[in-house]
Amino acid sequence: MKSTVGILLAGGLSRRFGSPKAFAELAGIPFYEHAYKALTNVCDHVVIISRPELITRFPSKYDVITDLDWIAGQGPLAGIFSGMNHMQADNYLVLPCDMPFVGPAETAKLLALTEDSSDISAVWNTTEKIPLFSVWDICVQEPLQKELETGQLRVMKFMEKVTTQWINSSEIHKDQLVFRNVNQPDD
Ligand SMILES: Nc1nc2c(ncn2[C@@H]2O[C@H](COP(=O)(O)OP(=O)(O)OP(=O)(O)O)[C@@H](O)[C@H]2O)c(=O)[nH]1
Repeated sequence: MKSTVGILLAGGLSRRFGSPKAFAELAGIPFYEHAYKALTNVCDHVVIISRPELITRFPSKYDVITDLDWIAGQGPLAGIFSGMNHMQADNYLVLPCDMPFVGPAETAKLLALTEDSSDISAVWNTTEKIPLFSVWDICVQEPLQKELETGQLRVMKFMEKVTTQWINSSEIHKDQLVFRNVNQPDD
């Protein structure tokens, strides 16, 4: 049985949203808690990767870290690599804090659909690719480090360089609204 660590991305600046998205609420529950719940059922451990000024806002029961110094604040790839570096696992289930409608059933489905032969398995729907709701095999840690060392920070560009499996979102949930990404307060 493979070990899976959940990487909860919560280190963005939330410029478009106007306040840290991790602590925005849906049905009275902070976004990060929705994401944590979606990950914790299917992962052996979950790590939250956030910003230095935010980490004290998370309850102490959570494992909260910041990006590694040399890539701090450099985007989601930096957060994913920092999470991989924090804890060894066979693969990593990545979920951003701004997809609060994704629940445990969806993360379980994504893991079940992940092919062993792929380096990254991510979700797409008819209008867009959703690279951050994805499973990353430990084998990408080294190429990802090299990528970050060159200053290449774009997630999609990295995904094109490795073997990426694209899973149709309708195989995970029929309602596309589940995959909504909250960027603005009125999203
Ligand atoms: N750990 C970490 N996470 C990040 C970083 N940048 C973005 N994220 C996370 O990646 C996900 C997608 O981020 P975006 O929506 O593209 O960026 P954002 O900073 O949250 O929002 P904007 O400032 O409006 O672009 C969110 O869960 C962010 O919290 C970073 O530098 N480090």
